[in-house]
Parts: sequence; structure tokens; C-alpha cells
Amino acid sequence: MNAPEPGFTLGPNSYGKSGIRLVHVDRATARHAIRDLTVHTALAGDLDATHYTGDNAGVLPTDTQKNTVYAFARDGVGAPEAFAERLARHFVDTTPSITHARVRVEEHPWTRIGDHSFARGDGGEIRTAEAAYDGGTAAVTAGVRDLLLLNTTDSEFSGFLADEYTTLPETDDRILATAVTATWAYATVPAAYDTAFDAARTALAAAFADTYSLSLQQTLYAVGERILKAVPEARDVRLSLPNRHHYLVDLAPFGLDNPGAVFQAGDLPYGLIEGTVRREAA
Ligand SMILES: O=c1[nH]c(=O)c2[nH]c(=O)[nH]c2[nH]1
Repeated sequence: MNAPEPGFTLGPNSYGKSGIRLVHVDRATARHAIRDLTVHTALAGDLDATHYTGDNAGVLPTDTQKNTVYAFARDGVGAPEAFAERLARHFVDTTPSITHARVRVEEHPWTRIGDHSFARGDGGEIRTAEAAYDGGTAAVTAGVRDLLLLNTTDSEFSGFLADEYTTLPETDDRILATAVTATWAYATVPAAYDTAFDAARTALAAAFADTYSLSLQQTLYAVGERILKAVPEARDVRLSLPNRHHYLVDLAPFGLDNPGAVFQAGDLPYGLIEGTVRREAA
């Protein structure tokens, strides 16, 4: 029955609910706590039938997946990594047709300004977590996205390769700015995901701030290494660092000098520096 026409076959596929917005309020004490999350589920398994013939007997509706996320939040979500793993395990362990689940959780951070009051900055920094589960051990990653960082000095870029198309002047002092996407994979489960996240986040920002940078590539490596030192359970760190160029504006036409004071914040194009820093086997 559910055979495809000769000459065609179904390739890798998954389905789930994206953008499940969930805010949990913990009212255990008068000092409330909130978790503001966006959850994405993706399931895969024995789903040939629905693709070939529309037989949905093995399809757990994406609406049900969304409902499950809300129901699981009833008694608290905890760390986003743990919430992602709890959901991923549930979908695989209770649904015969589903063999793989990938649950991504984005946490939108609020800063406390009172016992039941919170403020959100406009930086848009997001904490990310993902659990992938196939019935064995869950693979858990954590990270950040859109973490905006900027150094006003201690950044140079010179000594680079020059060919007939090179016009970039060397600089011994520039603004270094980026919007960090970082993801670290856990080889073992840390004692507390929230504590491990805080350690990684602190290490990331500190490494960016106190590394005298000769290239964004060098900064990338320094950041990755610092995260691995701060979080022993992390196996590797992937970093994606857009180079948010700041161009010194030429004020000479107005009879003014510009001693590193006035910059044009660049938009497109931008450099994109990406890499993984790994822990080497001992
Ligand atoms: O830190 C940098 N790395 C580069 O590879 C590069 N290329 C470029 O034009 N500017 C920069 N800056």
C-alpha cells in the first residue's frame, strides 16, 4: 500500500509546531518569577503513510504538540534545556510512530525591577536551548542569540593578505561590534543548567571585553575557549559573529578632525566570522 510511484521516494522529513509562545508565572512566593519562552517542536519517525497517501494514523497533530507544551508547563518549566528534554522524551517515549524529537526553546530574558515587576531591554538577546532525543540519550545544547557586544578600542586589523582588489586600510584602533550567536553542546549533564548557562554567558562577555583583538577570528577563539573553561560539561562551542562594521566618518570637508569620535554604523554587507572551538581529548 503506501508505496510511492516508481522513481520517487520520500527523503528526510519532520513536522512540528513552531513559535509556541509561553509565559509561566511562578507564584510560589510573593516574589514571583517568570519564564518567557518560545518553543519549537519537530518530530520524525514512521511517517511515510501520511506523505504518500494521507493516512494520518501515525501523525500526532502539531496542535497536540502545542497543547502538550502548555500542559507540561503547568507545574513550572525550569531551565529551558530541561524543559526541552522533558518534552522531547515524552513525544518519542509515548508515540509509537515517532522515533526522533527535536525541541528548541528560546527564552526572552526579563530583568527584575520588583517582586512582581520586570523590564525587557531592547537588545533582543535570547537564550537558546535544544534537546534532540531518539530513544537513547538526549543531546542537549544551550546558547545565546543576538547578544550585542561592542568594544570602543583594543581592536586592530592589519597584516592581512593584499591583492589587486584590496583597498581596506590597516587599522590599529577600531570599534569591534558583533551580535553573538553561540551554541555549546553538553557532553554530560551539568548540576544545574541555569548555573552553567550563567557561567558560560559571563565567560563569553568577559572574554569579548578583555581580549585585545587583532581579528574577530582571534576574538572568536578566545570566547569559545573561555566558555569551555567555565563550563567543564561543554564539549564544544559554535560561534557565529557578524562583524558590525563602524566606519570613521570623514569630517575634513567640514574643517573638522575625527579622533575616533564619529562613526557610521554599517549595515550591509557585513563580515561573518564563524567557527567551532572544541575540547581536545586528553
Ligand atoms: O576581524 C576581521 N577579520 C576579517 O577577516 C576581516 N576582513 C575585513 O575586511 N575586516 C575584518 N576584520
